[in-house]
Amino acid sequence: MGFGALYRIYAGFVSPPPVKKRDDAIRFGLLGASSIAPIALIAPAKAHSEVIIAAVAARDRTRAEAYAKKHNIPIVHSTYEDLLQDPSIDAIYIALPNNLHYEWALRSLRAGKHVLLEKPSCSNAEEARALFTHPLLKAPNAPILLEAFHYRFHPVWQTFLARIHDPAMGRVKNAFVQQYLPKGAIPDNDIRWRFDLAGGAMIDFGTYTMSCLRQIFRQEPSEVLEAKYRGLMSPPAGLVEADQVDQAMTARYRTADGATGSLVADLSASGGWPLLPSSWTKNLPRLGWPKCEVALEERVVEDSEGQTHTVQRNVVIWNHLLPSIYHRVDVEDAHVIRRGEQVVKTWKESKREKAYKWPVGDARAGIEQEWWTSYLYQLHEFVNKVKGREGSGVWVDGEDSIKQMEAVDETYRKAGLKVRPRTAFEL
Ligand SMILES: NC(=O)C1=CN([C@@H]2O[C@H](COP(=O)(O)OP(=O)(O)OC[C@H]3O[C@@H](n4cnc5c(N)ncnc54)[C@H](OP(=O)(O)O)[C@@H]3O)[C@@H](O)[C@H]2O)C=CC1
Ligand SMILES: O=C1OC[C@@H](O)[C@H](O)[C@H]1O
Repeated sequence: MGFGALYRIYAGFVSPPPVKKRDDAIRFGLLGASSIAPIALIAPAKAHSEVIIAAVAARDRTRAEAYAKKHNIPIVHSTYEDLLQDPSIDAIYIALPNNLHYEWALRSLRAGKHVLLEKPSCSNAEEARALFTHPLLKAPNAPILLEAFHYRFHPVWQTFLARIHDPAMGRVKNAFVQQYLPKGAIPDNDIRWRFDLAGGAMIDFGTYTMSCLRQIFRQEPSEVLEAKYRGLMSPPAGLVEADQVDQAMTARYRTADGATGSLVADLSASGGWPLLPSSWTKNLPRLGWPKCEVALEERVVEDSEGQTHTVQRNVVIWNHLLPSIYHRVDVEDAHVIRRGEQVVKTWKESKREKAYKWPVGDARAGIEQEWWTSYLYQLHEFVNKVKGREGSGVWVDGEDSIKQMEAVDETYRKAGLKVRPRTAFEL
């Protein structure tokens, strides 16, 4: 990793250059003193002239006060509901355990606040349907609700999609998405290991892999061909339905038009070290970039005078999850010229692409910088939507979020695990 990456980490995550705030900036309140908010919203907000992190509420006021002091948040509320009733707050960031997303998103919308809702949007598809089709979202001047699939907003993800959905190329034939967190990264008492909090690898980390596959396919997987999970090795005593919690999930899918795809999402990965025997490394934490690999169908590009020219494209994106640190898109086009059945000539064209910003001349290019994190790109689009501006066109709509949860639920069913339970809250 070079100096460029170090600078992008520093400017994007550690100390974004502060900007002067506008008078009409959107004032955010945070529900919960969560671990992810500093990365996903507090740091990006520093660099956005139209966002102010104005308030936080935690279950324990002392904890909220300490968090507010650390992150320079001016207002502290003693309860989540108090924060929602604060008229000075325009938008709510929900980074609560997954089982609370549905309830607090609805409560926030009822209070007239815009909502940036962490992924997964809900515990299951039933909740997602009830949330994203709720009358509160259909009223005139309804608040904005966004499931925070931040990686989709980064230019490199859009570049990757453009390479695989290139009209000059064949359709998607096969895709593979992998994401590993090294063993030991998630503590034993984490919300991700709690079935009652809608935890588990598939609904947490796996929701990204599923979202990637769905965008690669540009359609829903019509069938889960196989889903296998690895359960918790030694669940801490007292965990409710610990046998329903997946530490890792691998699954295979097929679409209606015959494309296939698979995913691996592992929250506690070990082994798999290159060059060393697996017996040496099987208990060591596994490191590895998140990546998506896509193979397109071979396509005839020219057919004349008894000769056919075909091209078959493979594309890999490295590190779709935290692309501002480092990423790469590898595109390889394999060309073949045939006369009848006979191969006359073959060659390959390869390129490696980066897209920390929108390309020069692209209508989406503007004030963005190379160090912008996917979270900052996402925040810009959220603000654009709230302010009624066109923006980059990247968005995650409610129908998408519902379909996403349906695919997660189906994967759990196929694996023989319970769909995460619906909460009792109604509105
Ligand atoms: N976009 C991204 O990159 C990431 C998204 N996430 C998502 O964000 C959400 C929060 O994750 P993360 O920040 O890692 O989690 P944390 O455990 O750090 O934060 C969760 C917050 O939820 C509150 N909470 C309310 N009820 C409970 C409860 N019963 N048990 C535990 N906490 C409770 C706590 O707030 P209080 O302060 O009030 O006690 C806590 O601060 C998850 O939905 C996760 O999927 C997580 C990591 C990365
Ligand atoms: O980005 C992420 O990385 C780690 C996961 O457990 C987390 O929930 C996810 O959002």
